[in-house]
Amino acid sequence: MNADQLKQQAALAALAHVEEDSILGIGTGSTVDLFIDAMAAQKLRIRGAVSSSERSTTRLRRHGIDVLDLNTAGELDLYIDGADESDRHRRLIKGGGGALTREKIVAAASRRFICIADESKLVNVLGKFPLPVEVIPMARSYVARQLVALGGQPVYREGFVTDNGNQILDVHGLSIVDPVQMESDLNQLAGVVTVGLFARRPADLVILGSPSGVKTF
Ligand SMILES: O=C[C@H](O)[C@H](O)[C@H](O)COP(=O)(O)O
Repeated sequence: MNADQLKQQAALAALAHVEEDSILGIGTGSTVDLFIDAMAAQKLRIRGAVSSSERSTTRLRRHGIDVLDLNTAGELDLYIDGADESDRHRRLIKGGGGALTREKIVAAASRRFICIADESKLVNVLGKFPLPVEVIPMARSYVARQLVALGGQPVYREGFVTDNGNQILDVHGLSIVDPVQMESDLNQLAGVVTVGLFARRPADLVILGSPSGVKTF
């Protein structure tokens, strides 16, 4: 099975958790794209979705799914999103597609967070995937120096601008043994908008597609 088939497997398994007439939070990425398409194909009736990116908004609308403003939607029933890495405690690295800030907001505003991915995303220690950090543009070099002092090697994601008009530093070389502490520490740096670590609010359930079937934890 190829990676897309494994992602598809996880996306389909997540559909079973969607309740009729609920309001969903929708993440971003290739796995979420498959989830949106599967939800539309199965004609699941939901009240609407709060989207974490322009990319997902376009896809939801193309399927005729109502995209709601988080300010009026209130607390969301369920958030579905992919990840770049997950450890066994369901702590995640996200932001490979640059949507981390809105993803973190929508995850925080949701009662339940289900992460869908293929099994290659499961790691023992987070940090092999470069950690995305969204920064206010004028703070980029300052934040980069602080990240070096903390032992990372930040790389500017050149030519990329987030949906919020900010920039991304991808931090290589981190072995994130205490993700909760690192998320707090990096959040404190002036100029950091969002750190792509989802450890203080981990997923409630991770669904992984694998050649031997779906794995959940
Ligand atoms: O900013 C992007 C998101 O955090 C994605 O959830 C993450 O990059 C995983 O994407 P994919 O499902 O394409 O592997």
